[in-house]
Amino acid sequence: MGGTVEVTGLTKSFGRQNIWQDVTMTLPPGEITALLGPSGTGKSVFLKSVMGLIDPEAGSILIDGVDMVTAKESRRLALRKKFGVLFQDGALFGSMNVYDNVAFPLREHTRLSEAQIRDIVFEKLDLVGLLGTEHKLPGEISGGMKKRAGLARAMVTNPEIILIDEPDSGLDPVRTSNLAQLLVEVNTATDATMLVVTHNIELARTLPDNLGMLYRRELVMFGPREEFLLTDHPVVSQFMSGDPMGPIGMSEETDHGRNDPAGYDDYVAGPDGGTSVMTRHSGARAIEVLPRQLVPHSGAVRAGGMRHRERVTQGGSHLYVADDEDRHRVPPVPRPNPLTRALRATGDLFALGMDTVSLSFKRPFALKEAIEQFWFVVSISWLPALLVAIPFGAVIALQLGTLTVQIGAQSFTGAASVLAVVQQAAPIVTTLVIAGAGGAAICAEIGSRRIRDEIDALRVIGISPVQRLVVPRVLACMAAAALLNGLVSVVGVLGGYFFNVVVQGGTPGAYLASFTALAQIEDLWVGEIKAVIFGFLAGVIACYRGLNTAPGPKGVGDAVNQSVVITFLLLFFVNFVITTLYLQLFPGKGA
Ligand SMILES: Nc1ncnc2c1ncn2[C@@H]1O[C@H](COP(=O)(O)OP(=O)(O)OP(=O)(O)O)[C@@H](O)[C@H]1O
Repeated sequence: MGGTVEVTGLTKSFGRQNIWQDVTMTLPPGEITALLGPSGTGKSVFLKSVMGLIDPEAGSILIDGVDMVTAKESRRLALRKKFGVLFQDGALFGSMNVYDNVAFPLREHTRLSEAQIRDIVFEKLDLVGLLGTEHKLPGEISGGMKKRAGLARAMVTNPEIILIDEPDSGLDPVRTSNLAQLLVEVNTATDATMLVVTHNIELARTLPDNLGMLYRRELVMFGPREEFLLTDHPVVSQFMSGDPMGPIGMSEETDHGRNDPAGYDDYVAGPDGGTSVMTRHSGARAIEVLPRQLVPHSGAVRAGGMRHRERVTQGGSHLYVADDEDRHRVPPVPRPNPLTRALRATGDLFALGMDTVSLSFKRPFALKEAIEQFWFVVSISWLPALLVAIPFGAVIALQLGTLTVQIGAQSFTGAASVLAVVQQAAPIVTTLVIAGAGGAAICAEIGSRRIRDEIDALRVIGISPVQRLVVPRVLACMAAAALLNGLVSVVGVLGGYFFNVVVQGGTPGAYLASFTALAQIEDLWVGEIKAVIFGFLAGVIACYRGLNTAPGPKGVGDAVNQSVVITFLLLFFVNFVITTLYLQLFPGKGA
C-alpha cells in the first residue's frame, strides 16, 4: 500500500503574499486525490511543500509519520526517495537524452545492471508512448512528450507516493484521456498514493477518489468524490462546470473584490460538515449525477478504489467544508529590511561554502562532472586571461621601471615587477576572468536549471544539488584558477622582462639577479594560494546565485550580474586581508 501523507495546519507566504493558510488534509494511502483550484491559488506551491522543496511558516507534513517540515535536509533527501514527481514542465535534465533521464533514478538508487535498467526504462517509455524517442534530448521533443517522459521518470522506481502537477498541460484531449487511463493503471499496479494537481474538469470528474479545492488562500472543500462532485457549493460547482458566472473571477485579486453574485459568503456547511444542509445555491450548474470513474482496462481490481468505497460506505470519510474564510486570516509577514536580507544572504552564502567543503570529502564523488567543468572553465578563460596578462605585466614593468630609475634603484626592477605580477596581478587577473567568464556561465546554467525545476527534480530524486552540482563546479574553478594563475604569472613575468630589457634598456642579468636577491619561495606560493581561494569564492558565489535565481529569464540575468559584481567586490577585500596577513607572517627579505 502507498505511503501516507498527512498535512495539518499548513500556511505559506512569499514575503507579504499569503498563498494559503491552515490547510489540513490527509491523502488516503493508495488512493488517487486531485487538488483543484483557479490559477495562482498555490497548487504547485502546495505540491512542492509536500516534497519539502518549499518551507511553510506553520503546520506539519507527515510522510509515513516523519515531519517533512522539521526534518533535516539529509532526512528529507531520504524521505523523497519514496516520491515520484511529475513537474509542470517535465523538469527533464537538459543535458541527458530521454533514456538517460528515465534511467537516472535507477542508476542513482539501485544496484541493477545496465541490462535490467534498460528493460525497465523501455517498459516505462512504452507505457507513456515514447518508444523511439529515447535518444532525443529534451530540447528536441514537444512539451507533451517532455511531460510523458517526466511521467516515465516519476514512475521508474515504483514510488509509494506519486505527485503530479497538471498532467494534461501541453497534451491534446485524446492524449489527456490516455494519460488519465495510464494513471489508473499505474495506481492499480503499484497501489501508490497519488496526488494530482489539475485544472482539467474531465480529469477531475473521472480520475480521483478524493478531491480538494483551493480558493482564496484556503482549502474550501476536501473529501470523497461521491460527495465533492455532487456539492452545490458556489465555488466548487462553478469550477466544475466551467461557468463564467459565480464567485471565481479572472484573477485572485479580482476574486477578492468581486461582488459575490453567487452568495459564497453566505454559504455555510451544516454542523456535521456535510452537504445535506447547505443553504444557498450558487447559480452555477451543479453536477446532479455522479460521473463514472475510470477503471483499469486490465480488469484488475484497484485496491485503493476498493478501500475508498469501503471507507465511504462505512461512514469513515466525510466532506470537509471551510466554514468561514476569514476566521484564520494570517497577518502579512513583514518584509525584512535590506540589512536583514543582506545578513541572511551572507549567512546562506557562508553555509553553502561550508557545505561545499564538507561534501567535497563525501562519496559519491562527481569526478567526471568536475573534470568536464574544469575543462569548460579553462577553455573559456585561458585566452582572455593571457590577453589581459601581457599588457598587465608590461604596464607593471613600465611603471616600476620608471619609478626605480627615478629613485636610482633600477637594478631592482626585476624583483619588483615579478613580485607585483606573481603576488598581486596574476591571482586577481585570473580570478576576475574566471568569475567573469566561467562563473557567469556556471551561474546562468544553474539558474536556468532552477527555473526549469531541474534542481527540484534532483532533490526529489534524493540527490543533493550541492554535492552533485556545486562541489564539482567549485573544485573546477579552484583547479582552473591554480592552473591559469601559473600561466598568467609566467606570461606576466615574460612580458615584464621584455619591456624592461628591450624597451627600457635594463639588463637581463640584473632583472633576474634582483629577483633572487629580494624574493623568497613563499612569495611564489602566496600567489598560487590566493588564486585557489579566489577560485573557491568565485565558484561558490556563482553557484549560490544560480541556486537562488528568481523565476524567469530576467531572474537568471540578474543572478549572473550579481554573481560577477559580488565576486569582484569580495575578491579585492579578501586580497587585502590575505596580503596583510602574509606580510605580517612573512616579512620580505631584509625587512
Ligand atoms: N518561489 C516563489 N517566490 C515567490 N512567489 C512564488 C514562488 N512560487 C510561486 N509563487 C507565487 O505563488 C502563487 C501561487 O503559485 P502556484 O504556481 O502555486 O499557482 P498554481 O495554483 O499552481 O497556478 P497555475 O494553476 O496557474 O499553475 C503565485 O502568485 C506565484 O507567483
